[in-house]
Amino acid sequence: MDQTFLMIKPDGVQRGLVGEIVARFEKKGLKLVAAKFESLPEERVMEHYSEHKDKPFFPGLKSYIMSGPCFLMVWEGKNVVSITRQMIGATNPAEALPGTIRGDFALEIGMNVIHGSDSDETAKREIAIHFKKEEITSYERVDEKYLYE
Ligand SMILES: Nc1ncnc2c1ncn2[C@@H]1O[C@@H]2COP(=O)(O)O[C@H]2[C@H]1O
Repeated sequence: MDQTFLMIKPDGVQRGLVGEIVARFEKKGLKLVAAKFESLPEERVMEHYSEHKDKPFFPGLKSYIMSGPCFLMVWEGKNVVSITRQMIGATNPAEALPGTIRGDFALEIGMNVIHGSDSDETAKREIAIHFKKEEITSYERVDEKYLYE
């Protein structure tokens, strides 16, 4: 089954949004298969955001991500990457539609509450950066027979 990496950033944690955000994905029918609450070490932030390391906003992004604990998750479900990206909304909250997480809970690009992998390939890479294989569970949700045809 498809998997993705989602991370509630320090602003989402500090603003008490973890439960609300997790509830949205759970109610959609997606399955939480790993989760941990963690202050990210610098080397992991560098690895995760390596494609942005030369961008002008990188120093600000790095200090924001390291400013407090994050809530890291692996979610599973059919088409989970595209579904969660739609539910999260545009990277810039000013462009995110109402009903999306960033559209409902954020104002500025530098404080956009949550990260979600943008492709299956990125998801595999990001899951491997943040989780050991044994931290990811495998189980059936009882409602799966009413979620999948
Ligand atoms: N122009 C920008 N200014 C500040 N932060 C940015 C900018 N563009 C992207 N980002 C941040 O870089 C992150 C890269 O992926 P995320 O989905 O985690 O969310 C993005 C934003 O938090």
